[in-house]
Amino acid sequence: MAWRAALRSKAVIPALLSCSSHGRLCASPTFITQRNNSTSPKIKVDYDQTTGVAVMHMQSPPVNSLSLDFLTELCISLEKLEMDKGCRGLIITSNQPKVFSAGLDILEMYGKSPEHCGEFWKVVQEMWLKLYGSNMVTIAAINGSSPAGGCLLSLTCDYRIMADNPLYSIGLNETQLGIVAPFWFKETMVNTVGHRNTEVALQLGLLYKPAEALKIGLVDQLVPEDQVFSVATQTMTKWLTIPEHARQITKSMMRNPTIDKLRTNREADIQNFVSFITKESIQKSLRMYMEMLKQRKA
Ligand SMILES: CCC/C=C/C(=O)SCCNC(=O)CCNC(=O)[C@H](O)C(C)(C)COP(=O)([O-])OP(=O)([O-])OC[C@H]1O[C@@H](n2cnc3c(N)ncnc32)[C@H](O)[C@@H]1OP(=O)([O-])[O-]
Repeated sequence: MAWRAALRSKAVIPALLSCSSHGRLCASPTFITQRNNSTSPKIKVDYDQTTGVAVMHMQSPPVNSLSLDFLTELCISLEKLEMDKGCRGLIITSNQPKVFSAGLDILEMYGKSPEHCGEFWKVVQEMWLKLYGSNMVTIAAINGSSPAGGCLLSLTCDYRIMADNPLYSIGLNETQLGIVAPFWFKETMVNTVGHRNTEVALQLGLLYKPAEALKIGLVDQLVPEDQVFSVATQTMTKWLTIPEHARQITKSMMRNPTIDKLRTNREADIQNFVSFITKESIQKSLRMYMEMLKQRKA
């Protein structure tokens, strides 16, 4: 598994890690993860040991698309934070202007071998399993557009705060690309906004403006753009006052049925994805969608 291999390798900067007196892995207040083949990290993590809150800044230009490398870094960072029992909260936000995340990197699914698509899908699953099942309180500070996989990323969090900017949108728009969100994308959405809203949203591939997203419960709160991060920090403080163990068990109780379904069907889910995405007709849809993106830009 790519992310595990990276974790075992020297990809994580060891000098930035230290061990606590309890023998637990402990991250220094600020650390970054880096892959050997990447000059600039795609994710920057600031971890404040005094508050027990880490902030994950996505910084992969231009649009924080979730590539294999990006997701591998994300999983490594998450694993490190999760192993540090002092880290109780995680805020995820973007350092890119106007975009939280553009979702899965389409180039990882277009013109690639079945083996590559399978490896990519495995790390997409891993990201979701780690975030949706995290023991930490997780808050998405959504400071830009967040389509498809970007929306999924935010849906894995416990709470979503979005910039009240009508230029931004959020939603699972997969059908607009001619592709199908798998059952665990769908269930994450159902668990958040209910069956009927999901049925309509997924079939039509709807992207919601912030006000509409708030109305259906896709996000929990809208705030002026320059306050997204400060409100996320205040919200985190509130969530961290709840007794840890009770909150974690409650979270597991709510989410484990969905998580277990993927855990027990991971290989079949990968096979489904690979045979679907490598179909000629689906590849054609992806190509047309990418051309549309380029034309829109021109
Ligand atoms: C079963 C599978 C489930 C799938 C789940 C998914 O997530 S599927 C994913 C579904 N995702 C979507 O449908 C989102 C598609 N993206 C968007 O709608 C917009 O990019 C935006 C609103 C995120 C930002 O608007 P903006 O005006 O700020 O930026 P811009 O539009 O000018 O783009 C800048 C450059 O980035 C490129 N690029 C963009 N996205 C992707 C990507 N995902 N990947 C790769 N590349 C991407 C874009 O082509 C352009 O490249 P160029 O020409 O410079 O070489």
